[in-house]
Amino acid sequence: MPFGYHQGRLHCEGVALEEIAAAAGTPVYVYSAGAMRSRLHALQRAFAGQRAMFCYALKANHNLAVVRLLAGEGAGADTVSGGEVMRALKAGVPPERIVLAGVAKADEEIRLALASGILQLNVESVPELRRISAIAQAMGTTASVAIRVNPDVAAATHDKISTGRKQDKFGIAYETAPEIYALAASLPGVRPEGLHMHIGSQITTLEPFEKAYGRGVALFRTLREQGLPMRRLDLGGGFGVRYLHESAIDPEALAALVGRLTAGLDCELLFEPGRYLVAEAGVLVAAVIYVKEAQDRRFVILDAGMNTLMRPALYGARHDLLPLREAPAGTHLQPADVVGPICESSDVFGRDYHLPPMAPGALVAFTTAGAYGAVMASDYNSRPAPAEVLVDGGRFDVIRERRLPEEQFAGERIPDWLASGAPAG
Ligand SMILES: Cc1ncc(COP(=O)(O)O)c(C=O)c1O
Ligand SMILES: N[C@@H](CCCC[NH3+])C(=O)O
Repeated sequence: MPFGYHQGRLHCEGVALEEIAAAAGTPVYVYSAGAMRSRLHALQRAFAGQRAMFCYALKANHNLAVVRLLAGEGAGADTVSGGEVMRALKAGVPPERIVLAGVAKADEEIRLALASGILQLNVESVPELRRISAIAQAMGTTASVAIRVNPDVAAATHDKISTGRKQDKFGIAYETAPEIYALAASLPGVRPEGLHMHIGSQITTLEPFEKAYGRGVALFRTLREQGLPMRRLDLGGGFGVRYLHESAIDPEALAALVGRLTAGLDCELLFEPGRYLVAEAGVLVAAVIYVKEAQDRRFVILDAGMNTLMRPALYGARHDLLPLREAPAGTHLQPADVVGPICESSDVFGRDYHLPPMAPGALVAFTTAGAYGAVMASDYNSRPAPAEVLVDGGRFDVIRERRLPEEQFAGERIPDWLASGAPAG
């Protein structure tokens, strides 16, 4: 656990979060470098006997420092846009460790991927396959592609983060794969040598993986028998973490499962973990603005809201909440609804948190906020996105400045024809 109380104050790797909040302001995301490294190392250790590479899914947290940290420990990058390819490259991920997925790759994104020499494009549809073929041919190159296959497996997770069922928009139907691989083999400019699948996110049991991976391996063997040059099996990410009571996926158990399913297959394995590497390594620190006693409820109103951490409003997700000052033993905890400042009734982090008495200015931390937190923040209600801080063995650095309110106008323009007229009064 990278976060814990020491002398009554919540700390991260030896640094009091109060000190970070004073330096960076609130709301602020705080990440433990050690926790990110140890998650990656646990996966690398568990899969040491298999030819596996871990391509960190940038979408979980794309801060350049975070990507650099993981790349420095041997991670590759799973990207879903030209922007993410650029980030991965800028953070120092070697192109031969970058894969690009996404259902809507535009021509310039395909060109960027090919020009950068990335490892693999994960293809999501036949029209996209043809487009990649044409662009690669025009560029005089050959794209190494994996086709994303939808195994029609329910991932036992939130409906909105399931990606491998028939009704989901991702990949091609399992049954059509042999035909589409044959098409790929016949097209110039593409070399179909990988198979990709990803069934969803925050999956905390192995069963859905076992089902999907089993289908993937069977198809991989069929395609080889069909004569395709298959060499890479990309099994996606989705490894679940602890928010409240669940347990994170156990890397050893996962590795044992994969080892059993792929025995004798002789291929490279790719995984695309995002959340697993960074979620529990991060907290969101926020300040109490007001405590409001309403009819029959107590509202603790924070300076962070759904614009800062969107997961509760979007998925009904619940993050644990810790006061930065530990409540003395015997403190009477009271139920409170913890809400943000945004003018939306859904701007609620959760009802009935049991909290010690809180005064304006008190600081709190939402746990398991390192993934899909800062990346999904917006400046809705003209509340600028928060700062991010990385802590490593007793030192900390701001890795993303908080945008100041006066900086929010960047890129906006009042056209001359509007500016010249005086506002009607
Ligand atoms: C193709 C793909 N790979 C990897 C991920 C990362 O997922 P997670 O953060 O759950 O590991 C996602 C997101 O669900 C994804 O769509
Ligand atoms: N944004 C989601 C995860 C989406 C995974 C990407 N396909 C979350 O916060 O849980």
